[in-house]
Amino acid sequence: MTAIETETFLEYILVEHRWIIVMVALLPISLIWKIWSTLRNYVVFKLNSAPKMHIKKVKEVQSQVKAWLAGDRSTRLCTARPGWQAMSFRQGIYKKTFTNIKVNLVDVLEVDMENMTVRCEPLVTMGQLSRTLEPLGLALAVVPELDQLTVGGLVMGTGVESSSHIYGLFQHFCLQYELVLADGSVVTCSKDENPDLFYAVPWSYGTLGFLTSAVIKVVPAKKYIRLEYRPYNKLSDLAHHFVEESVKDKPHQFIEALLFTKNSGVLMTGDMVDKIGDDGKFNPIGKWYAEWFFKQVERHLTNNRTAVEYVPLRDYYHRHTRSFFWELQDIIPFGNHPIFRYLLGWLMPPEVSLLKLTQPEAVTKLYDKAHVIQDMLVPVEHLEKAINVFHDEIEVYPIWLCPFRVFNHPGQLKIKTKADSQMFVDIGVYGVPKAKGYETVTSTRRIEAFVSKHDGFQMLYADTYTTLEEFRAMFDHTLYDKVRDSLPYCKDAFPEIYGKVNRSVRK
Ligand SMILES: Cc1cc2nc3c(=O)[nH]c(=O)nc-3n(C[C@H](O)[C@H](O)[C@H](O)COP(=O)(O)OP(=O)(O)OC[C@H]3O[C@@H](n4cnc5c(N)ncnc54)[C@H](O)[C@@H]3O)c2cc1C
Ligand SMILES: NC(=O)C1=CN([C@@H]2O[C@H](COP(=O)(O)OP(=O)(O)OC[C@H]3O[C@@H](n4cnc5c(N)ncnc54)[C@H](OP(=O)(O)O)[C@@H]3O)[C@@H](O)[C@H]2O)C=CC1
Ligand SMILES: CC(C)=CCC[C@@H](C)[C@H]1CC[C@H]2C3=C(CC[C@]12C)[C@@]1(C)CC[C@H](O)C[C@@H]1CC3
Repeated sequence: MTAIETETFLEYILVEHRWIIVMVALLPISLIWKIWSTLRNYVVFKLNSAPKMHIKKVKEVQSQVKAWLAGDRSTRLCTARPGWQAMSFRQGIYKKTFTNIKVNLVDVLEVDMENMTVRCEPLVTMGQLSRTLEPLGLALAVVPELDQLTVGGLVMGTGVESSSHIYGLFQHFCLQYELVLADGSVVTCSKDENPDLFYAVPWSYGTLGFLTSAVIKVVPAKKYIRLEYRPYNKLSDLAHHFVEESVKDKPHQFIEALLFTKNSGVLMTGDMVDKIGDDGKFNPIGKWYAEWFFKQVERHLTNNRTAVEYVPLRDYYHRHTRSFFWELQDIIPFGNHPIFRYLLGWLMPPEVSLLKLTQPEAVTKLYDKAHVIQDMLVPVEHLEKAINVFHDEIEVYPIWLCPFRVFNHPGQLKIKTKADSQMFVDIGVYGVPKAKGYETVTSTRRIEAFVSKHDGFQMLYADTYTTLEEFRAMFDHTLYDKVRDSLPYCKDAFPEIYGKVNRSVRK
């Protein structure tokens, strides 16, 4: 075999049989990583050192910013969290050229049972938080999937899940932020204190300052979710019931839908309950041997009748984590096979960060060419039209549908109504496009134009192909620009949002 033939062969194995690397190396390393981080969190809590250490850790962030301030300020600032650890497919190229500020704040600081809030440092993950809150009978108002999403990333970006039709996006139930600004000062902001900064932080992608803690609203939690599955075989029927359920006066606590073809899908509505009723069976969907959730949902479509199940609370919150929605089937095609699940299911899923770290160039190229990872947010009345456009342009199934409320707050998400909120739907498209004529840039740009024209938004963890002008038309920069103008050194320290999320600064 020549060197070229060996390289081609290796590339073929890495692309077509990535599961070999994942099983032999990534799953065992992921397990070690999980054990280490669980032990570390446990020790920190037992020593009760986290709250006391917070002020010292914030001072360390301040002193790094002040050191930059005292220098020639020829570079800009970003967090030192490596791109491969972040929960998006891409990595920021700017991490290599900007001054990296270490914001290693990983702890849950305080659970305030009286005011129903939790104060967290930015690297606290959703998995860690739901584990901490559950024994107290509490939960975040919205728990964004996946487990490894961080408070910092969700505050600076956004978070959405199946209770967002009631509570809104992650920013809507955050009550206070503590930030280190570009002049090295520490400020707190809330709707009453520094409100401009408070409303400009969400969707700012770390371009106003470094988040060091956030106070987040929690809600009472019960042990189970009573989950009702309703299959539909006509898009207009599904869309009609989806909208009806989302906007009604007393909605179910959780709503989502999965579309399996353009005309068929399952609408799921859920409510917290303390006891398992006799109208459905108990289904611990988070157990290592359980079938992947989206596959279970698909069965309700095949059965074609309404069904009820009782699901443990945390299993529900993290229902799409074990299969990364349906993305893991491309990496481990037999991952949902009963033999695999019973023997090795407990090792799943591999860490997203390790998958990113070990991703071969050939896989990146393949994903660039023929893989979509996008969440488009459109006013819910355009749902049916949007699905038709997505079908024509991309044709990827399943599609995730999640209703959410955007409150009429100042900031980057401006809604076109005088009412105090507007209902949107997140259309999540993850997979290999089957539409004829699909071409990554032109097809995505057409979808982006559709979303913008219909007063929608694009989630920025995904690839955006908009120009700066188009981006500024999608997101209202009025308050954001005002805040950047008013904060000392802010424009020297941080680029605009577009400067951190556009396709050319990510690889
Ligand atoms: C700051 C804080 C204050 C709390 N106050 C109370 C209280 O007043 N009364 C009460 O009854 N319970 C309180 N709890 C929750 C209670 O301690 C939980 O039952 C606890 O997390 C379970 O501990 P465990 O020994 O079973 O560990 P595990 O069950 O292994 O821990 C649960 C998980 O919680 C996370 N976790 C726990 N502590 C921390 C931490 N300090 N930093 C980061 N992650 C962490 C970790 O991810 C860990 O894996 C509090 C928890 C925290 C974090
Ligand atoms: N269910 C959901 O809602 C899902 C949401 N997502 C998206 O994933 C992203 C979150 O992923 P995650 O890995 O947690 O975050 P990332 O590390 O991807 O961070 C996202 C952005 O927030 C900035 N940021 C993070 N922490 C801080 C901080 N302490 N101070 C200042 N800026 C900060 C980062 O800045 P920098 O570049 O300087 O590091 C980056 O620009 C969000 O964009 C979210 O919308 C993804 C999947 C599901
Ligand atoms: C619910 C919302 C709003 C978004 C869900 C997005 C996820 C489906 C993606 C977020 C990060 C993505 C990554 C991958 C698949 C899709 C996501 C989980 C990979 C695992 C795909 C394979 C690559 O080699 C690594 C990717 C890491 C990020």
